[in-house]
Amino acid sequence: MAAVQSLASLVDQRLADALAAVLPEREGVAADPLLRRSDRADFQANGILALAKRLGRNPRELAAEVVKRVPAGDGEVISSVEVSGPGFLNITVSDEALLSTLAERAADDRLGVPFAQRPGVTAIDYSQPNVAKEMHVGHLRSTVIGDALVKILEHRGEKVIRRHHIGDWGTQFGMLIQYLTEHPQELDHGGETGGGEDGGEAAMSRLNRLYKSSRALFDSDEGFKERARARVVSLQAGDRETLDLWHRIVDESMIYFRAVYDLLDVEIEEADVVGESAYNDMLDETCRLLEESGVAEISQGALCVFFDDIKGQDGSPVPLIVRKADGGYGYAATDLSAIRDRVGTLGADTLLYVVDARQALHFRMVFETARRAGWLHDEVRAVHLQFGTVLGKDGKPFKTRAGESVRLIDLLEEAVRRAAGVVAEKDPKLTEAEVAERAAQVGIGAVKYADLSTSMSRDYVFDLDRMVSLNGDTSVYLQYAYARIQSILRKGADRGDSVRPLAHPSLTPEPAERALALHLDEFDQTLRSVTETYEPHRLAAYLYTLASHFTTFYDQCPVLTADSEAAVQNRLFLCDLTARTLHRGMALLGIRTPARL
Ligand SMILES: NC(=[NH2+])NCCC[C@H](N)C(=O)O
Repeated sequence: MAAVQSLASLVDQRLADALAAVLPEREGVAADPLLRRSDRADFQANGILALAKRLGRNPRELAAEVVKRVPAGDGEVISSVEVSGPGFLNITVSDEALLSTLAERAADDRLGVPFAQRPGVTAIDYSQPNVAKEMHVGHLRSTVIGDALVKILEHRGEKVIRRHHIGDWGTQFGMLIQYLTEHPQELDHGGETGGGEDGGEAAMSRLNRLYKSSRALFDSDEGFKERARARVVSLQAGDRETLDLWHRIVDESMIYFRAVYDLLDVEIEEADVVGESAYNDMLDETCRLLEESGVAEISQGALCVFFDDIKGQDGSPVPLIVRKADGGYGYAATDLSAIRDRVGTLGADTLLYVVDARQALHFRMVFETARRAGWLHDEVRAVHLQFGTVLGKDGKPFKTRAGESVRLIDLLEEAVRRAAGVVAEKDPKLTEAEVAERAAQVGIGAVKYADLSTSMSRDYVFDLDRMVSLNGDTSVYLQYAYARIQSILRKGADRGDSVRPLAHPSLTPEPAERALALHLDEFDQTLRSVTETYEPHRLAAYLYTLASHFTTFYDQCPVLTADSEAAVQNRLFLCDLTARTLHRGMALLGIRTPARL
Protein backbone atom coordinates (compact mmCIF):
# COMPACT_ATOMS: atom_id res chain seq x y z
CA MET A 1 0.00 0.00 0.00
CA ALA A 2 1.15 3.52 -0.80
CA ALA A 3 2.56 5.53 2.06
CA VAL A 4 -0.02 7.49 4.01
CA GLN A 5 0.62 11.21 3.81
CA SER A 6 0.54 12.63 7.29
CA LEU A 7 -1.56 15.71 7.95
CA ALA A 8 1.56 17.62 8.89
CA SER A 9 3.13 16.88 5.52
CA LEU A 10 -0.09 17.76 3.66
CA VAL A 11 -0.33 21.08 5.49
CA ASP A 12 3.39 21.73 5.13
CA GLN A 13 3.17 21.22 1.37
CA ARG A 14 0.30 23.72 1.04
CA LEU A 15 2.11 26.34 3.11
CA ALA A 16 5.35 25.87 1.21
CA ASP A 17 3.45 26.34 -2.07
CA ALA A 18 1.79 29.49 -0.76
CA LEU A 19 5.15 30.87 0.40
CA ALA A 20 6.69 30.13 -2.97
CA ALA A 21 3.81 31.91 -4.71
CA VAL A 22 4.26 34.99 -2.56
CA LEU A 23 8.00 35.06 -3.16
CA PRO A 24 8.34 33.97 -6.78
CA GLU A 25 11.54 35.88 -7.54
CA ARG A 26 13.22 34.91 -4.28
CA GLU A 27 14.27 31.44 -5.20
CA GLY A 28 17.37 31.51 -3.10
CA VAL A 29 15.42 32.15 0.07
CA ALA A 30 14.67 28.94 1.91
CA ALA A 31 11.08 29.22 2.99
CA ASP A 32 10.43 26.52 5.56
CA PRO A 33 7.05 27.12 7.18
CA LEU A 34 8.38 25.54 10.41
CA LEU A 35 5.20 23.73 11.17
CA ARG A 36 4.51 22.23 14.56
CA ARG A 37 1.63 20.97 16.63
CA SER A 38 -0.04 23.61 18.72
CA ASP A 39 -2.65 23.91 21.44
CA ARG A 40 -4.18 27.05 19.93
CA ALA A 41 -5.13 25.38 16.67
CA ASP A 42 -4.09 22.03 15.22
CA PHE A 43 -0.79 23.39 13.91
CA GLN A 44 1.20 26.56 14.10
CA ALA A 45 3.70 27.78 11.50
CA ASN A 46 6.45 30.10 12.75
CA GLY A 47 8.66 30.22 9.68
CA ILE A 48 7.34 33.51 8.36
CA LEU A 49 8.93 35.49 11.20
CA ALA A 50 12.49 34.65 10.26
CA LEU A 51 11.72 34.98 6.57
CA ALA A 52 10.22 38.48 6.96
CA LYS A 53 13.25 39.53 8.96
CA ARG A 54 15.60 38.39 6.23
CA LEU A 55 13.52 40.13 3.57
CA GLY A 56 13.19 43.29 5.65
CA ARG A 57 9.39 43.06 5.60
CA ASN A 58 6.65 43.36 8.17
CA PRO A 59 5.93 39.80 9.31
CA ARG A 60 2.18 40.24 9.87
CA GLU A 61 1.79 41.70 6.40
CA LEU A 62 3.78 38.91 4.83
CA ALA A 63 1.76 36.38 6.81
CA ALA A 64 -1.50 37.93 5.58
CA GLU A 65 -0.32 37.60 2.00
CA VAL A 66 0.56 33.96 2.52
CA VAL A 67 -2.82 33.27 4.10
CA LYS A 68 -4.54 34.54 0.93
CA ARG A 69 -2.73 31.89 -1.10
CA VAL A 70 -3.41 28.94 1.18
CA PRO A 71 -6.27 26.81 -0.11
CA ALA A 72 -8.67 26.57 2.81
CA GLY A 73 -12.35 25.81 3.36
CA ASP A 74 -14.82 23.28 2.02
CA GLY A 75 -13.27 20.18 0.54
CA GLU A 76 -9.75 21.28 1.47
CA VAL A 77 -7.33 19.66 3.91
CA ILE A 78 -7.04 22.97 5.76
CA SER A 79 -10.33 24.28 7.06
CA SER A 80 -9.00 27.57 8.38
CA VAL A 81 -5.79 29.53 8.63
CA GLU A 82 -5.28 32.75 10.59
CA VAL A 83 -2.50 35.17 11.34
CA SER A 84 -1.77 35.43 15.04
CA GLY A 85 0.71 37.14 17.33
CA PRO A 86 3.69 38.75 15.62
CA GLY A 87 3.19 36.76 12.43
CA PHE A 88 2.44 33.14 13.25
CA LEU A 89 -0.10 31.14 11.30
CA ASN A 90 -2.67 29.12 13.21
CA ILE A 91 -3.95 26.25 11.13
CA THR A 92 -6.91 23.96 11.63
CA VAL A 93 -7.41 20.91 9.46
CA SER A 94 -10.81 19.70 8.35
CA ASP A 95 -12.55 16.90 10.21
CA GLU A 96 -12.79 14.93 6.98
CA ALA A 97 -9.07 15.15 6.33
CA LEU A 98 -8.33 14.20 9.93
CA LEU A 99 -10.56 11.15 9.96
CA SER A 100 -9.79 9.94 6.46
CA THR A 101 -6.04 10.12 7.08
CA LEU A 102 -6.51 8.01 10.19
CA ALA A 103 -8.73 5.61 8.29
CA GLU A 104 -5.95 5.13 5.76
CA ARG A 105 -3.46 4.45 8.52
CA ALA A 106 -5.77 2.00 10.19
CA ALA A 107 -6.31 0.13 6.92
CA ASP A 108 -2.57 -0.43 6.67
CA ASP A 109 -0.82 -3.17 8.58
CA ARG A 110 2.20 -0.90 8.96
CA LEU A 111 0.02 1.94 10.29
CA GLY A 112 1.13 4.07 7.38
CA VAL A 113 4.82 3.84 8.19
CA PRO A 114 6.66 3.83 4.86
CA PHE A 115 9.84 1.94 4.11
CA ALA A 116 12.90 4.16 3.78
CA GLN A 117 13.30 5.35 0.22
CA ARG A 118 16.96 4.48 -0.03
CA PRO A 119 17.63 1.88 2.64
CA GLY A 120 21.27 1.31 3.41
CA VAL A 121 23.32 -1.28 5.24
CA THR A 122 23.96 -0.52 8.89
CA ALA A 123 26.37 -2.54 10.98
CA ILE A 124 25.53 -2.01 14.62
CA ASP A 125 27.92 -2.97 17.41
CA TYR A 126 25.97 -3.47 20.63
CA SER A 127 25.62 -5.76 23.62
CA GLN A 128 29.26 -6.73 23.91
CA PRO A 129 29.85 -8.28 27.34
CA ASN A 130 33.16 -9.78 28.29
CA VAL A 131 33.82 -13.51 28.50
CA ALA A 132 34.45 -14.93 31.95
CA LYS A 133 33.11 -11.73 33.50
CA GLU A 134 29.79 -10.61 34.91
CA MET A 135 27.30 -8.55 32.92
CA HIS A 136 26.68 -5.25 34.66
CA VAL A 137 24.40 -2.25 34.14
CA GLY A 138 26.54 -0.81 31.35
CA HIS A 139 25.79 -3.91 29.32
CA LEU A 140 22.11 -3.34 30.04
CA ARG A 141 22.22 0.03 28.30
CA SER A 142 24.11 -1.21 25.27
CA THR A 143 21.79 -4.19 24.90
CA VAL A 144 18.51 -2.36 25.34
CA ILE A 145 19.39 0.68 23.22
CA GLY A 146 20.97 -1.46 20.50
CA ASP A 147 18.04 -3.85 20.39
CA ALA A 148 15.54 -0.99 19.99
CA LEU A 149 17.59 0.64 17.24
CA VAL A 150 17.89 -2.63 15.36
CA LYS A 151 14.14 -3.15 15.50
CA ILE A 152 13.31 0.40 14.42
CA LEU A 153 15.85 0.46 11.59
CA GLU A 154 14.69 -2.90 10.28
CA HIS A 155 11.08 -1.80 10.49
CA ARG A 156 11.92 1.03 8.12
CA GLY A 157 13.53 -1.43 5.70
CA GLU A 158 17.19 -0.86 6.55
CA LYS A 159 19.46 -3.89 6.18
CA VAL A 160 21.00 -4.38 9.60
CA ILE A 161 24.12 -6.37 10.44
CA ARG A 162 24.31 -7.04 14.18
CA ARG A 163 27.68 -7.40 15.77
CA HIS A 164 28.20 -8.42 19.39
CA HIS A 165 31.85 -7.54 19.76
CA ILE A 166 32.31 -9.54 22.94
CA GLY A 167 35.56 -9.40 24.86
CA ASP A 168 36.75 -12.94 24.18
CA TRP A 169 40.43 -12.37 23.51
CA GLY A 170 43.47 -10.96 25.22
CA THR A 171 46.15 -11.75 27.72
CA GLN A 172 43.85 -12.77 30.57
CA PHE A 173 42.87 -15.84 28.55
CA GLY A 174 46.43 -17.11 28.84
CA MET A 175 46.00 -17.14 32.59
CA LEU A 176 42.57 -18.79 32.53
CA ILE A 177 43.54 -21.47 30.03
CA GLN A 178 46.84 -22.26 31.72
CA TYR A 179 45.04 -22.72 35.00
CA LEU A 180 42.57 -25.06 33.31
CA THR A 181 45.34 -27.22 31.86
CA GLU A 182 46.80 -27.55 35.34
CA HIS A 183 43.42 -28.01 37.08
CA PRO A 184 41.30 -29.77 34.45
CA GLN A 185 38.38 -30.40 36.83
CA GLU A 186 37.88 -26.66 37.40
CA LEU A 187 35.05 -26.13 34.91
CA ASP A 188 33.42 -29.51 35.54
CA HIS A 189 29.70 -29.37 35.86
CA GLY A 190 29.68 -31.69 38.84
CA GLY A 191 27.27 -34.22 37.33
CA GLU A 192 24.58 -31.74 36.36
CA THR A 193 23.85 -31.42 32.67
CA GLY A 194 23.86 -27.63 32.53
CA GLY A 195 21.36 -25.34 30.87
CA GLY A 196 18.76 -26.08 33.56
CA GLU A 197 16.91 -23.56 35.67
CA ASP A 198 20.00 -22.06 37.22
CA GLY A 199 22.35 -23.22 34.46
CA GLY A 200 23.32 -19.64 33.79
CA GLU A 201 24.12 -18.77 37.38
CA ALA A 202 25.98 -22.03 37.89
CA ALA A 203 28.10 -21.37 34.81
CA MET A 204 28.96 -17.89 36.04
CA SER A 205 29.95 -19.10 39.47
CA ARG A 206 32.26 -21.71 37.93
CA LEU A 207 33.82 -18.95 35.81
CA ASN A 208 34.19 -16.70 38.83
CA ARG A 209 35.93 -19.46 40.70
CA LEU A 210 38.24 -20.09 37.77
CA TYR A 211 38.96 -16.39 37.47
CA LYS A 212 39.71 -15.95 41.16
CA SER A 213 41.94 -18.99 41.53
CA SER A 214 43.91 -18.31 38.38
CA ARG A 215 44.32 -14.65 39.27
CA ALA A 216 45.61 -15.57 42.72
CA LEU A 217 48.15 -17.96 41.27
CA PHE A 218 49.15 -15.49 38.59
CA ASP A 219 49.88 -12.83 41.21
CA SER A 220 51.79 -15.13 43.56
CA ASP A 221 53.62 -17.62 41.39
CA GLU A 222 56.26 -16.38 38.93
CA GLY A 223 56.47 -19.76 37.23
CA PHE A 224 52.73 -19.78 36.58
CA LYS A 225 52.92 -16.25 35.28
CA GLU A 226 55.54 -17.34 32.74
CA ARG A 227 53.48 -20.35 31.67
CA ALA A 228 50.37 -18.14 31.33
CA ARG A 229 52.28 -15.76 29.07
CA ALA A 230 53.46 -18.61 26.90
CA ARG A 231 49.85 -19.80 26.73
CA VAL A 232 48.76 -16.46 25.21
CA VAL A 233 51.27 -17.03 22.43
CA SER A 234 49.92 -20.56 21.78
CA LEU A 235 46.39 -19.16 21.74
CA GLN A 236 47.25 -16.52 19.17
CA ALA A 237 49.13 -19.08 17.11
CA GLY A 238 46.03 -21.28 17.02
CA ASP A 239 47.36 -24.24 19.04
CA ARG A 240 44.69 -26.93 19.01
CA GLU A 241 44.57 -27.89 22.70
CA THR A 242 44.71 -24.25 23.76
CA LEU A 243 41.86 -23.32 21.45
CA ASP A 244 39.74 -26.20 22.76
CA LEU A 245 40.07 -24.91 26.30
CA TRP A 246 39.42 -21.35 25.15
CA HIS A 247 36.19 -22.58 23.53
CA ARG A 248 35.12 -24.19 26.78
CA ILE A 249 35.48 -20.88 28.57
CA VAL A 250 33.63 -18.97 25.86
CA ASP A 251 30.84 -21.57 25.77
CA GLU A 252 30.48 -21.43 29.52
CA SER A 253 30.11 -17.66 29.33
CA MET A 254 27.58 -17.94 26.54
CA ILE A 255 25.43 -20.12 28.80
CA TYR A 256 25.43 -17.30 31.29
CA PHE A 257 24.85 -14.50 28.75
CA ARG A 258 22.00 -16.54 27.28
CA ALA A 259 20.32 -16.76 30.69
CA VAL A 260 20.57 -12.99 31.13
CA TYR A 261 19.28 -12.33 27.62
CA ASP A 262 16.35 -14.69 28.19
CA LEU A 263 15.39 -12.88 31.35
CA LEU A 264 15.84 -9.57 29.56
CA ASP A 265 13.62 -10.83 26.74
CA VAL A 266 16.18 -9.94 24.06
CA GLU A 267 17.02 -12.17 21.12
CA ILE A 268 20.69 -12.53 20.39
CA GLU A 269 21.66 -14.80 17.50
CA GLU A 270 24.71 -17.00 17.86
CA ALA A 271 25.83 -16.02 14.34
CA ASP A 272 25.93 -12.34 15.31
CA VAL A 273 28.25 -12.93 18.24
CA VAL A 274 31.46 -11.98 16.48
CA GLY A 275 33.87 -11.19 19.27
CA GLU A 276 37.34 -9.72 19.33
CA SER A 277 38.83 -13.16 18.59
CA ALA A 278 37.18 -13.19 15.16
CA TYR A 279 39.58 -10.51 13.95
CA ASN A 280 42.76 -12.24 15.14
CA ASP A 281 43.79 -13.24 11.63
CA MET A 282 43.47 -9.70 10.35
CA LEU A 283 45.59 -7.97 12.99
CA ASP A 284 48.98 -8.47 11.31
CA GLU A 285 47.73 -7.12 8.04
CA THR A 286 45.96 -4.19 9.65
CA CYS A 287 49.22 -3.14 11.26
CA ARG A 288 51.23 -3.72 8.11
CA LEU A 289 48.87 -1.59 6.02
CA LEU A 290 48.93 1.22 8.58
CA GLU A 291 52.69 1.19 8.72
CA GLU A 292 53.21 0.98 4.95
CA SER A 293 50.86 3.85 4.27
CA GLY A 294 52.55 5.96 6.92
CA VAL A 295 49.34 6.36 8.89
CA ALA A 296 51.06 4.71 11.85
CA GLU A 297 54.66 4.92 12.94
CA ILE A 298 56.88 3.16 15.44
CA SER A 299 57.37 5.17 18.59
CA GLN A 300 59.28 3.73 21.54
CA GLY A 301 58.81 0.31 20.03
CA ALA A 302 55.02 0.59 19.72
CA LEU A 303 53.05 1.11 16.53
CA CYS A 304 51.22 4.40 17.05
CA VAL A 305 48.96 6.85 15.27
CA PHE A 306 49.29 10.51 16.28
CA PHE A 307 46.73 13.31 16.15
CA ASP A 308 47.43 17.05 16.16
CA ASP A 309 44.39 17.83 18.21
CA ILE A 310 44.61 15.06 20.78
CA LYS A 311 46.95 15.90 23.62
CA GLY A 312 47.30 14.91 27.24
CA GLN A 313 47.06 17.40 30.10
CA ASP A 314 50.78 18.11 29.95
CA GLY A 315 50.52 18.91 26.24
CA SER A 316 52.25 15.74 25.08
CA PRO A 317 50.57 13.85 22.24
CA VAL A 318 48.27 10.96 23.11
CA PRO A 319 48.66 8.34 20.38
CA LEU A 320 46.40 5.47 19.46
CA ILE A 321 48.50 2.40 20.19
CA VAL A 322 47.78 -0.25 17.60
CA ARG A 323 50.54 -2.66 18.60
CA LYS A 324 52.31 -2.56 21.92
CA ALA A 325 56.08 -2.54 22.29
CA ASP A 326 55.98 -6.22 23.35
CA GLY A 327 54.30 -7.10 20.05
CA GLY A 328 50.83 -7.62 21.56
CA TYR A 329 47.86 -6.17 19.75
CA GLY A 330 45.50 -3.85 21.58
CA TYR A 331 41.78 -3.18 21.55
CA ALA A 332 42.35 -0.61 18.77
CA ALA A 333 43.89 -3.10 16.32
CA THR A 334 40.79 -5.24 16.68
CA ASP A 335 38.40 -2.35 16.16
CA LEU A 336 40.31 -1.20 13.08
CA SER A 337 40.18 -4.72 11.65
CA ALA A 338 36.47 -4.89 12.40
CA ILE A 339 35.94 -1.69 10.41
CA ARG A 340 37.78 -3.21 7.43
CA ASP A 341 35.53 -6.25 7.71
CA ARG A 342 32.26 -4.40 8.17
CA VAL A 343 32.84 -1.88 5.38
CA GLY A 344 35.15 -3.74 3.00
CA THR A 345 33.70 -7.25 3.22
CA LEU A 346 30.16 -6.81 4.49
CA GLY A 347 29.42 -3.62 2.58
CA ALA A 348 28.07 -1.52 5.45
CA ASP A 349 27.56 2.17 4.71
CA THR A 350 26.80 3.07 8.31
CA LEU A 351 28.67 1.86 11.38
CA LEU A 352 27.03 2.34 14.74
CA TYR A 353 28.65 1.64 18.09
CA VAL A 354 26.41 1.56 21.13
CA VAL A 355 29.15 1.93 23.72
CA ASP A 356 29.70 3.74 27.01
CA ALA A 357 30.63 7.43 26.68
CA ARG A 358 33.89 6.71 28.48
CA GLN A 359 35.20 5.14 25.28
CA ALA A 360 34.63 8.35 23.28
CA LEU A 361 38.32 9.10 22.79
CA HIS A 362 39.03 5.54 21.66
CA PHE A 363 36.39 5.73 18.95
CA ARG A 364 37.40 9.21 17.87
CA MET A 365 40.95 7.98 17.31
CA VAL A 366 39.87 4.72 15.68
CA PHE A 367 37.52 6.47 13.23
CA GLU A 368 40.11 9.09 12.34
CA THR A 369 42.76 6.40 11.78
CA ALA A 370 40.38 4.40 9.58
CA ARG A 371 39.64 7.54 7.56
CA ARG A 372 43.33 8.22 7.00
CA ALA A 373 43.85 4.62 5.98
CA GLY A 374 40.93 4.85 3.53
CA TRP A 375 38.91 2.12 5.25
CA LEU A 376 36.25 4.66 6.12
CA HIS A 377 35.64 6.59 2.95
CA ASP A 378 33.30 9.53 2.33
CA GLU A 379 30.28 7.38 1.73
CA VAL A 380 30.53 5.66 5.08
CA ARG A 381 29.26 7.12 8.30
CA ALA A 382 30.67 5.94 11.60
CA VAL A 383 28.89 7.02 14.76
CA HIS A 384 29.71 6.31 18.36
CA LEU A 385 26.34 6.36 20.11
CA GLN A 386 27.63 7.19 23.54
CA PHE A 387 25.53 6.42 26.51
CA GLY A 388 25.79 7.79 30.00
CA THR A 389 26.26 6.03 33.29
CA VAL A 390 23.64 4.28 35.39
CA LEU A 391 23.70 5.83 38.84
CA GLY A 392 22.65 4.62 42.26
CA LYS A 393 20.21 6.60 44.39
CA ASP A 394 23.17 8.48 45.84
CA GLY A 395 23.87 9.94 42.40
CA LYS A 396 27.15 8.06 42.07
CA PRO A 397 27.89 5.26 39.57
CA PHE A 398 25.82 2.28 40.62
CA LYS A 399 27.94 0.06 42.89
CA THR A 400 27.31 -2.54 45.53
CA ARG A 401 28.16 -1.71 49.13
CA ALA A 402 31.42 -3.56 48.62
CA GLY A 403 32.18 -1.16 45.78
CA GLU A 404 31.70 -3.67 42.98
CA SER A 405 29.62 -3.13 39.86
CA VAL A 406 26.06 -4.28 40.39
CA ARG A 407 25.27 -7.53 38.64
CA LEU A 408 22.72 -7.03 35.91
CA ILE A 409 20.97 -10.30 36.68
CA ASP A 410 20.35 -9.25 40.30
CA LEU A 411 18.77 -6.01 39.17
CA LEU A 412 16.54 -7.74 36.67
CA GLU A 413 15.40 -10.32 39.20
CA GLU A 414 14.65 -7.59 41.71
CA ALA A 415 12.65 -5.68 39.08
CA VAL A 416 10.54 -8.76 38.34
CA ARG A 417 9.97 -9.32 42.08
CA ARG A 418 8.78 -5.72 42.53
CA ALA A 419 6.54 -6.01 39.50
CA ALA A 420 5.01 -9.19 40.92
CA GLY A 421 3.94 -7.16 43.95
CA VAL A 422 2.32 -4.51 41.76
CA VAL A 423 0.58 -7.06 39.54
CA ALA A 424 -0.74 -9.20 42.39
CA GLU A 425 -2.05 -6.16 44.25
CA LYS A 426 -3.86 -4.90 41.17
CA ASP A 427 -5.61 -8.21 40.58
CA PRO A 428 -5.68 -10.51 43.63
CA LYS A 429 -7.51 -13.26 41.72
CA LEU A 430 -4.54 -14.09 39.53
CA THR A 431 -2.92 -17.51 39.83
CA GLU A 432 0.74 -17.75 40.72
CA ALA A 433 1.66 -18.62 37.13
CA GLU A 434 -0.28 -15.62 35.80
CA VAL A 435 1.44 -13.32 38.27
CA ALA A 436 4.82 -14.70 37.23
CA GLU A 437 4.17 -14.19 33.54
CA ARG A 438 2.86 -10.65 33.91
CA ALA A 439 5.53 -9.72 36.41
CA ALA A 440 8.21 -10.61 33.88
CA GLN A 441 6.55 -8.49 31.21
CA VAL A 442 5.98 -5.58 33.56
CA GLY A 443 9.29 -5.72 35.44
CA ILE A 444 11.56 -6.15 32.44
CA GLY A 445 9.50 -3.63 30.46
CA ALA A 446 9.97 -1.15 33.31
CA VAL A 447 13.74 -1.51 33.30
CA LYS A 448 13.97 -1.21 29.52
CA TYR A 449 11.62 1.74 29.37
CA ALA A 450 13.40 3.67 32.10
CA ASP A 451 16.57 3.32 30.07
CA LEU A 452 15.05 4.04 26.67
CA SER A 453 12.99 7.02 27.78
CA THR A 454 16.10 8.87 28.97
CA SER A 455 18.15 10.60 26.32
CA MET A 456 20.99 8.14 25.85
CA SER A 457 23.85 10.53 26.50
CA ARG A 458 22.51 11.32 29.95
CA ASP A 459 23.20 9.49 33.18
CA TYR A 460 20.16 8.22 35.03
CA VAL A 461 19.37 6.93 38.47
CA PHE A 462 18.36 3.29 38.72
CA ASP A 463 15.27 3.61 40.89
CA LEU A 464 13.01 0.56 40.82
CA ASP A 465 10.27 2.23 42.86
CA ARG A 466 9.85 4.85 40.19
CA MET A 467 10.27 2.38 37.32
CA VAL A 468 7.40 0.11 38.32
CA SER A 469 5.09 2.93 39.33
CA LEU A 470 1.65 3.00 37.70
CA ASN A 471 1.77 6.76 37.33
CA GLY A 472 4.15 8.94 35.45
CA ASP A 473 6.36 8.26 32.49
CA THR A 474 6.74 4.52 32.98
CA SER A 475 6.14 1.46 30.84
CA VAL A 476 3.55 0.24 33.34
CA TYR A 477 1.48 3.33 32.62
CA LEU A 478 1.68 2.56 28.90
CA GLN A 479 0.93 -1.11 29.44
CA TYR A 480 -2.14 -0.20 31.49
CA ALA A 481 -3.39 2.14 28.79
CA TYR A 482 -3.04 -0.72 26.31
CA ALA A 483 -4.76 -3.27 28.56
CA ARG A 484 -7.57 -0.85 29.31
CA ILE A 485 -8.23 -0.38 25.60
CA GLN A 486 -8.26 -4.14 25.12
CA SER A 487 -10.87 -4.42 27.83
CA ILE A 488 -13.05 -1.76 26.15
CA LEU A 489 -12.72 -3.56 22.82
CA ARG A 490 -13.64 -6.88 24.45
CA LYS A 491 -16.71 -5.39 26.11
CA GLY A 492 -17.74 -3.78 22.83
CA ALA A 493 -17.33 -7.02 20.93
CA ASP A 494 -19.36 -8.88 23.58
CA ARG A 495 -22.35 -6.72 22.90
CA GLY A 496 -21.89 -6.74 19.13
CA ASP A 497 -19.97 -3.47 18.68
CA SER A 498 -16.85 -4.40 16.84
CA VAL A 499 -14.27 -2.10 15.35
CA ARG A 500 -15.20 -1.05 11.84
CA PRO A 501 -12.63 -0.14 9.22
CA LEU A 502 -13.89 3.36 8.48
CA ALA A 503 -14.97 5.98 10.97
CA HIS A 504 -17.89 8.30 10.28
CA PRO A 505 -16.19 11.32 8.75
CA SER A 506 -19.18 13.61 9.19
CA LEU A 507 -19.06 13.58 12.99
CA THR A 508 -17.37 16.53 14.62
CA PRO A 509 -14.65 15.21 16.92
CA GLU A 510 -14.47 16.44 20.50
CA PRO A 511 -11.26 18.31 21.41
CA ALA A 512 -9.86 15.24 23.19
CA GLU A 513 -10.58 13.08 20.15
CA ARG A 514 -8.89 15.65 17.93
CA ALA A 515 -5.79 15.74 20.06
CA LEU A 516 -5.58 11.94 20.11
CA ALA A 517 -6.17 11.70 16.37
CA LEU A 518 -3.55 14.31 15.51
CA HIS A 519 -1.05 12.52 17.69
CA LEU A 520 -1.80 9.14 16.13
CA ASP A 521 -0.98 10.72 12.79
CA GLU A 522 2.56 11.51 13.97
CA PHE A 523 3.70 7.91 14.39
CA ASP A 524 5.66 7.61 11.18
CA GLN A 525 7.32 11.01 11.60
CA THR A 526 8.45 9.87 15.02
CA LEU A 527 9.98 6.67 13.69
CA ARG A 528 11.66 8.58 10.91
CA SER A 529 13.24 10.95 13.39
CA VAL A 530 14.54 7.99 15.42
CA THR A 531 16.19 6.51 12.34
CA GLU A 532 17.76 9.89 11.57
CA THR A 533 18.99 10.70 15.06
CA TYR A 534 19.41 7.22 16.56
CA GLU A 535 17.53 8.44 19.62
CA PRO A 536 15.00 5.85 20.77
CA HIS A 537 13.83 8.16 23.56
CA ARG A 538 11.88 10.08 20.91
CA LEU A 539 9.71 7.02 20.39
CA ALA A 540 9.31 6.53 24.15
CA ALA A 541 8.24 10.16 24.52
CA TYR A 542 5.79 9.79 21.64
CA LEU A 543 4.21 6.73 23.24
CA TYR A 544 3.93 8.38 26.63
CA THR A 545 2.16 11.36 25.07
CA LEU A 546 -0.07 8.97 23.16
CA ALA A 547 -1.09 7.21 26.37
CA SER A 548 -1.69 10.59 28.04
CA HIS A 549 -3.91 11.74 25.18
CA PHE A 550 -5.75 8.48 25.45
CA THR A 551 -6.27 8.93 29.19
CA THR A 552 -7.78 12.39 28.61
CA PHE A 553 -9.94 11.08 25.79
CA TYR A 554 -11.14 8.22 27.96
CA ASP A 555 -12.01 10.59 30.81
CA GLN A 556 -13.91 12.99 28.56
CA CYS A 557 -15.46 10.85 25.87
CA PRO A 558 -17.52 7.83 26.85
CA VAL A 559 -16.86 5.09 24.34
CA LEU A 560 -19.45 2.35 24.68
CA THR A 561 -22.04 4.73 26.15
CA ALA A 562 -21.60 7.53 23.60
CA ASP A 563 -24.73 9.37 22.38
CA SER A 564 -25.03 7.80 18.98
CA GLU A 565 -24.11 4.56 17.32
CA ALA A 566 -21.87 6.56 14.96
CA ALA A 567 -20.00 8.09 17.90
CA VAL A 568 -19.53 4.64 19.45
CA GLN A 569 -18.07 3.44 16.15
CA ASN A 570 -15.72 6.40 15.82
CA ARG A 571 -14.48 6.03 19.36
CA LEU A 572 -13.96 2.31 19.08
CA PHE A 573 -12.01 3.04 15.95
CA LEU A 574 -9.81 5.53 17.83
CA CYS A 575 -9.34 3.05 20.68
CA ASP A 576 -8.29 0.34 18.28
CA LEU A 577 -5.81 2.48 16.37
CA THR A 578 -4.37 3.76 19.65
CA ALA A 579 -3.90 0.20 20.89
CA ARG A 580 -2.25 -0.92 17.66
CA THR A 581 0.07 2.06 17.69
CA LEU A 582 0.99 1.48 21.33
CA HIS A 583 1.57 -2.18 20.67
CA ARG A 584 3.75 -1.56 17.63
CA GLY A 585 5.71 1.22 19.27
CA MET A 586 6.34 -0.76 22.43
CA ALA A 587 7.36 -3.82 20.41
CA LEU A 588 9.90 -1.67 18.59
CA LEU A 589 11.32 -0.74 21.99
CA GLY A 590 11.41 -4.43 22.93
CA ILE A 591 8.61 -4.12 25.50
CA ARG A 592 5.60 -6.42 25.81
CA THR A 593 2.02 -5.22 25.93
CA PRO A 594 -0.05 -7.87 27.74
CA ALA A 595 -3.73 -7.86 26.78
CA ARG A 596 -4.76 -7.92 30.44
CA LEU A 597 -3.11 -6.39 33.43
N1 LIG B 1 33.72 -2.53 19.05
C1 LIG B 1 33.75 -2.29 20.32
N2 LIG B 1 34.87 -1.84 20.86
N3 LIG B 1 32.68 -2.49 21.04
C2 LIG B 1 32.58 -2.26 22.44
C3 LIG B 1 33.05 -3.38 23.28
C4 LIG B 1 32.74 -3.14 24.74
C5 LIG B 1 33.58 -3.92 25.71
N4 LIG B 1 33.50 -5.34 25.55
C6 LIG B 1 33.15 -3.55 27.14
O1 LIG B 1 32.49 -4.31 27.81
O2 LIG B 1 33.48 -2.46 27.59
